Amino acid sequence: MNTKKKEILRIVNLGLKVDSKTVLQNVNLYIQEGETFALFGPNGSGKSSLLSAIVGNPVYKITSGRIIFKGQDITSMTADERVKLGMGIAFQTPPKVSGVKLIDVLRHCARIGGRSEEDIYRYAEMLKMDEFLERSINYGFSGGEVKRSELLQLILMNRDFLMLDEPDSGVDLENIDLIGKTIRELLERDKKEDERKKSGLLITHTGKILDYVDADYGVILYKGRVACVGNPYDILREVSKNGYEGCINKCLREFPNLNSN
Ligand SMILES: Nc1ncnc2c1ncn2[C@@H]1O[C@H](COP(=O)(O)OP(=O)(O)OP(=O)(O)O)[C@@H](O)[C@H]1O
Repeated sequence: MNTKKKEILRIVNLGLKVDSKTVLQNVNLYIQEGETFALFGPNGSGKSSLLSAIVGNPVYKITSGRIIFKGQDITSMTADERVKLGMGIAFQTPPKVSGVKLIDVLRHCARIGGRSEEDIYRYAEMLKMDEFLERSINYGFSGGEVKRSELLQLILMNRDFLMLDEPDSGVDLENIDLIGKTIRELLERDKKEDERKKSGLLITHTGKILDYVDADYGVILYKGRVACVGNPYDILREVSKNGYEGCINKCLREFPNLNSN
């Protein structure tokens, strides 16, 4: 039996600028089919910028390196082309658009994902968003409602590489259960390891989402660089105890060649 996993995402020596500010330097990341990564790091360390670069937001200018997705160099591709290849993203703070109803955006997502009108209503009910369908997207939505709306769009898009930017922030205790279990299912975490086809990259500060989604690896971004890769639960514990620098120093003692390419 061939047990070799397929490569999903390979980021090689990525450098990134926004305006004239360098936000990422020499970032390397390798994700295989079925794997879920948790991305940690202090505020402003470049986590959301990395996700924006992967999905092809043109505001973020790639200054060096390459992004390979499912074996194809996507560094110069548009966001639409990348989504067609199979990636999807739930943003931390998506735009509010007056006059564009949530249902219209969901129909667009469902077309991308080959989902039916019936699916839209079924998943909207599941995520308790059925009463929001006729409202302008994100307009006056609470923090938790924005998260459920983003997740609903992601489900309907039916992609196989999912990026979620802080899906657990600002979510109350009841809704974190709903969101956590939904993401767990989306990333097929209940399937056997070698049967999982979905891969993920989740940004989290508190690690709350990791009570539901048993990520395979944790990565710390620090000052725009990958500073530590390891067990996500060990990283969380170490950061809580000794802060980011303490955790990174420990990681470097254990893996002194982490940043040599
Ligand atoms: N569109 C933008 N315009 C100007 N500066 C930006 C933009 N996006 C990101 N930055 C800057 O890039 C740096 C990294 O920001 P980013 O949002 O990626 O950090 P983060 O690690 O996701 O932070 P947080 O945990 O606070 O969400 C910050 O200094 C931020 O101010």
